[in-house]
Order: sequence, then C-alpha cells, then structure tokens
Amino acid sequence: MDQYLFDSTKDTSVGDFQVRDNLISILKNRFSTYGYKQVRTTTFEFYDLYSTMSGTINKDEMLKVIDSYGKVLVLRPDVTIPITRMIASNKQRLSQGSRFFYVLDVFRQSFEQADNKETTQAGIESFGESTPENDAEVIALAIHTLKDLGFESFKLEVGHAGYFKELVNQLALSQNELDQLKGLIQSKNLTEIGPFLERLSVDKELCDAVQAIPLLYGDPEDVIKRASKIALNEKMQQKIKNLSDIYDVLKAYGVEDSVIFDLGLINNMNYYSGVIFQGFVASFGKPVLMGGRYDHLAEQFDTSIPAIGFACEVDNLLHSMTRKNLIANDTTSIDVIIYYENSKQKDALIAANTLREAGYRIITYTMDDNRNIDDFSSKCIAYFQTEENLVIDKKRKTPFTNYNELELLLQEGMRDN
Ligand SMILES: N[C@@H](Cc1c[nH]c[nH+]1)C(=O)O
Repeated sequence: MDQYLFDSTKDTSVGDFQVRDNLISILKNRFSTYGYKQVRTTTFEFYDLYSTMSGTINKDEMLKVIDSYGKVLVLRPDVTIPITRMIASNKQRLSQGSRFFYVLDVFRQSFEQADNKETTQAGIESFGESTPENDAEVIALAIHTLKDLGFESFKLEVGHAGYFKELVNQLALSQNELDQLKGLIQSKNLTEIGPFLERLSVDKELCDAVQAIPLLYGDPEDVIKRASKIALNEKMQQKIKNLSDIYDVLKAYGVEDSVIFDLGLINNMNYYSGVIFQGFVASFGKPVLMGGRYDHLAEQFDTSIPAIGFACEVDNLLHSMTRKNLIANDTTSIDVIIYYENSKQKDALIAANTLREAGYRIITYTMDDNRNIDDFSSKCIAYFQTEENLVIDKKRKTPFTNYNELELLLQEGMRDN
C-alpha cells in the first residue's frame, strides 16, 4: 500500500492551519476594503472549454479526470478564466457589482514542478473598466496587501504584455521559436539572445530592440525614457504612454517606492493584453503575486468585457513569511479550561456555555480526568470545586462564586494582558 501514499508533508496541521487562516483573513479584509465581494467557481471544469480556447493555458499542465459518463473534466487550472466565463455568460451580473475576490485551490502540473500540483490562490478580478486609474488602483491594492502582511522590502515589478507582443509580431516566429525567445528573455539570458536571433537572420534594428528588452528594468521613469527610444512603431509608443499614465496615478497613491518597471516581464498566462505585474519579497526567488490586464479574454466567450486582476500564491506567501519571522506565534487558542468536581457539574457546564455564548473558547473536563494541563496552553484554568471555585492564570489565583464573577475576572485578565 505504501507506494500509493501521497506526500503527507503537504497536509496541513492544526497550528499551520491557524496561521494560514489568519493570513487568508488579512487578504480577504483588504480585498473587501476596495469593494470586492467573494465568489467561488466549481472545482471540476469541462476539458472542452480549455481545449477549444486559444492562448490560455498549456493543456499538458492541466490535471484531467473522467466522470462516470466518460466525459473528460479538468480540475480548476485557473480562476481568471472561469470567473470571466461566469460574467460573460450573464452580463447582467455586472450591474450587481464588477469586483470579485476568491480564495480557491488551483491545479496545474508544470514540467519543472511536477510534485507541486495544488496551490491556493487568493485573488481579485475587476471587470468593466479599462483606464490607467483602474490599473493603478489594482496595483495599489496589490501593494497594500503585501504591506498588510508585514513585508518591508518587497517590489512589484510592472511590465506590459503588449510591448513585447508588438515587437515579436515583426519577427514572424514559429510557436516553438517564440517559446524559446520568451524563455531567454524571462531568464535575462543576454549571451544567448544575440546568437539565437542571428540564426533566424533577423534584421539589425529589430535584433537590437529585442536584445535591449531584458535591460529595460529598474527605475520607472528611466525605463520609460529608454523604452520609448527603442520603440519601433506607434503601437509600441502607446504601450509606453500607457505605463507612464499608470505610473502617474501610482505616484498619487504614494506607492511608487514599491514599484519597478521590467519590460522583459512575461507572465505565464497567455491572456494578458496590457499592464502585467509580479510581486517579489526579499530572499524568496518565486513571485508571491502575479496579475495583469486581460481585455480580450471575454471574447473567447463571445462578448467584450475589459478586465484586470491578480492572484496571491498563498503557499509562497506563507513560506516567505515564515522565513522572515512575520508569523505571530500565538498558539494559545483556548481561553479557559474548566475542571469540575461532580457535585459542581451543572454550575461548571452552565458557566462553560454562557462563556461560549460570549465568545470565549472553552474546554471542560471532570476533575479526575488526569491529563497534563501543561499540554494545553490555555490563557487560564478554572476549577469548580465543592469547597471553593478558583481561577488560575499566569499571574494569580483568584476565588470566585459564580460564572458572572468568573466572566468579570476573565475580562480583567484580558485587559491586563
Ligand atoms: N490567473 C493568473 C493571475 C491573475 C488573476 N487575475 C489576473 N491574473 C495566474 O494564475 O497566474
């Protein structure tokens, strides 16, 4: 049987679950403050939906399942696509709001990370508007979210899907060549790009422009100037103007210190059409957040709805927060453990329930339940005994007569802490 066991290190223990849940609450709260409402899409999707769509997700990366009628399904490989489909199939929904957030598992198996099939994404999608103000607001929200989590040195790298697309459109590459070039640019492999283009006999001006792309990285105003110089046509100039307009609004938000521009940024999803971005935190090599504008995705569902969004990789955030000691180490999740003698059972259980109604977290045991109380890191322990009731916390031992008194003592104790 052993060979069928999955990697149990990927299960989530109680302590880890609390930490993860706290992190997700922080994200959800921040998304709500920008007017986003939570939605969910189904875990199983029809494979046909993805196999007939152009330019979305690599079909080999999707995890397939066969249902009892023999239909091929896939486990949700992305959230942006099904949410867009949901909105496109009922545009009236947009009148009830156009901002959605989610916390959902996503299933993909890439060649490089074969053992990492399941990740949790917490993301937002904003539909119906395509302006630099909308772009900047979404980027500002991404920055606000990373700040909430306590990261001090993080950067949002911002690029433009259209700038690179316009440039490579002039190269007439096969899909395979395009993928290779993307890989070289993504890894900023300057030594290989030149020889690669030479083999394709690309003309000098184009070759110089492509080779410059990985270097278009750094201070936004500087990158805008340099990118504008090498832009080969009006369309490329428009993309630069778009980035410059977005940057002006980001300055108005006061978040420019967290932004760098990278025109060599290529996000994995093929549906991006405008600004794209990725969030990086210090000493963690993978992005913790990625997103961008995808104004043409809804056309795959026979309608037109501009949109932009991003998703945080919850597990990457957790890893990087643990490394940076940003996780609050409060494992005390129980407020009171109540021990009672049989003669005081009724008093003790009524007290327990009254306190639970008031929101306290309570566990009860009979007095002869001789477990080691040190194992439970509760904030205090209350004894209901025939002789005298006692509540003990780290600082003192105090007698009490009934649960009203106990509750008052707890409130005082909470205030002191
Ligand atoms: N769905 C994208 C992230 C995203 C959300 N909205 C726009 N982009 C991804 O998984 O990479």
